[in-house]
Amino acid sequence: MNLREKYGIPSNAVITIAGTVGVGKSTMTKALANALNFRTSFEKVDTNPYLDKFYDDFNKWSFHLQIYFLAERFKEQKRIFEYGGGFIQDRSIYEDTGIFAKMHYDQGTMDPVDFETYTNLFDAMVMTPYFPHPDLLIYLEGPIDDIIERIESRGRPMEQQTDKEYWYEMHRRYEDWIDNFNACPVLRLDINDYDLMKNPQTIETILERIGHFMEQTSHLRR
Ligand SMILES: Nc1ncnc2c1ncn2[C@@H]1O[C@H](COP(=O)(O)OP(=O)(O)O)[C@@H](O)[C@H]1O
Ligand SMILES: Nc1ncnc2c1ncn2[C@H]1C[C@H](O)[C@@H](COP(=O)(O)O)O1
Repeated sequence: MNLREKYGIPSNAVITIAGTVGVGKSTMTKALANALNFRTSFEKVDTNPYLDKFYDDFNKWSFHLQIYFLAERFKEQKRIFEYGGGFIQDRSIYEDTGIFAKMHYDQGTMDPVDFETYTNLFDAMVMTPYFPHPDLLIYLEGPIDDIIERIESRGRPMEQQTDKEYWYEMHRRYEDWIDNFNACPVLRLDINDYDLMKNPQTIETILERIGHFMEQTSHLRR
């Protein structure tokens, strides 16, 4: 029996990993996909044509970047649907609007008209009965100072050069956002309770929690 069967995780499950920049989403996505033999859907950072420019000048590039991310994530959503599930997704589409676009709008680095245009587009594409929500959102959380250390050591210059207050503000917003999130069931994992780098076999403890949680919430799914 494989690990997916052992922990009763459906072969067509779609699990999305959410959490602030640097918290460990990509690492978790790879580990879970590997353990479950699922496909992955990653955010492509290296080929994003706006990300560097955005970190250089938020005002100028906020709208372009959000439209780009929305298009990319929507294409990924279509791919996941076409395969019939069995995916681990690195970051949810909900964070684009609930965290990033809103934060830049509130801080004055996204024009109000652009924000409204973006929000209308997002709602028309995503907040409809036709949009398939994930079966589970795994929310990774932890102390912001530990997360900033991870951002520093990962070494993307655009992020290293960003004022730390940006990461503090984002972290605060994530805490409020997840407390009010209800588009699908949420399993919260504290990054101090597992260490996939030092101890890769802890993935099994996480699979056990996922299986148990999915069984308990099966009545809420599509
Ligand atoms: N358990 C861990 N302990 C220490 N470092 C970690 C751990 N998990 C991830 N990292 C490191 O933290 C950095 C950010 O992780 P990553 O998975 O890229 O985060 P995200 O996708 O959320 O931005 C990477 O350099 C990664 O190797
Ligand atoms: N919607 C977004 N708006 C602005 N910036 C974003 C958005 N989604 C992702 N990002 C940035 C944040 C990071 O610099 C990279 C990759 O995110 P990560 O959390 O490391 O996977 O893209």
